[in-house]
Amino acid sequence: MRVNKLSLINYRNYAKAELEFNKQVHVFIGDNAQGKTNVLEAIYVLAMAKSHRTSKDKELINWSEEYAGIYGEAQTRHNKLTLDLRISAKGKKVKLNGLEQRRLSEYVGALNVVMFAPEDLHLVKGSPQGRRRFMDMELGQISPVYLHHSSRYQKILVQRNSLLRDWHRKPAPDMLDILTDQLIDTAAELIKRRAEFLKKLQKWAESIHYDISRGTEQLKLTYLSTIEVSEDINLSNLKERLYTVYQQKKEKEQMRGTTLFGPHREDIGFLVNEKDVQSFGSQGQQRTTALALKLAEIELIKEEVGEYPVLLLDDVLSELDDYRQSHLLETIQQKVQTFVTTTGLAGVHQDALENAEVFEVKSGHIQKRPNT
Ligand SMILES: Nc1ncnc2c1ncn2[C@@H]1O[C@H](COP(=O)(O)OP(=O)(O)OP(=O)(O)O)[C@@H](O)[C@H]1O
Repeated sequence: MRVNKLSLINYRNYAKAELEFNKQVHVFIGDNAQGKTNVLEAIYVLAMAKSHRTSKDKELINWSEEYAGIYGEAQTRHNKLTLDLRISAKGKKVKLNGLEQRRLSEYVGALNVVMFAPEDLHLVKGSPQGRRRFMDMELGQISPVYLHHSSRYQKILVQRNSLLRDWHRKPAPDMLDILTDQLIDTAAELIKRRAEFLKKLQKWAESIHYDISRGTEQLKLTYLSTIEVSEDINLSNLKERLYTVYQQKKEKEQMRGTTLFGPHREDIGFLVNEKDVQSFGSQGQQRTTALALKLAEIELIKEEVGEYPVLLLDDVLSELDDYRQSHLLETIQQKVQTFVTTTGLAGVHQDALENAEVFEVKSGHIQKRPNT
């Protein structure tokens, strides 16, 4: 997959930008706060209809304007795609090949991207919320069904939480039973898909981590669920187990006034050589794990959709040592269209720049560097 053209209107600090991409690697270079991440974010938003760094779409609109637009032309192995996204105070509108899509689940997934940003280096040690977001975003782009269940789960959760919040004043046991049943149905779908996703990701991540650690470390990913998720993941077993949990913990939830169990509280566990990396891993091991996860994600998307996604590397190259950079570059060589941001070329592996197109970014203006 590749992005051939990108146009921005009123996007963050860009009044207008029109870019064409002709190479495999594109480097955006500039000082801090000039708009480098904003371009990568725009490509991410174009693909995912969501930013990787804010949940408030309004922030993407230039401060002095009423709306923002991102337009892109992409090429998959079968088709040419046009993607068009507009954000205003009224919300978001998306068009795929000129046709407006009423559901985001029909839009997301047409263009696949993987973003690797500095905050991903904290994926292992950071909050469980970050790891749930990682699963949700990645699964969302390879499975429209997951996206559907995920938004349904959120809606039911909001209703259930509001019921529990008012429990002392206004208990409603029948309504709670109805919402619990609905929650269980979608929760089981999410748990099943997340556990399967991690199993597949594990296959890639384990061998990549093994290579990066020069054969000394074995990485294992586990889905830390509210309930036991056995080897063969069966939907009706999951529902039964969830039912038991909600029955047993009913009073606790009523007392606390919120939903205490379910996919919104679950997590990923990382073991290296059987030891928990979150608690015992060195910073280097956590970096290797984060890199292995991202590279595994690229391979998993290839396996699921049949071609490599577009890779967005936001200021991470200089965060990785030479050996880890080489590993990353080996993976992307010739096969993954890559967009990189950096404040300077020092610390960036020479191989990354070979055959790369370099763009200079200054105060919301982008200029292609001649002879690249
Ligand atoms: N909605 C917005 N409207 C106008 N300008 C914005 C908006 N949001 C962010 N900016 C501006 O965008 C700039 C930040 O851009 P960006 O995050 O892309 O920086 P960067 O070039 O990647 O820098 P760094 O190397 O520090 O990460 C800042 O000057 C900020 O004021």
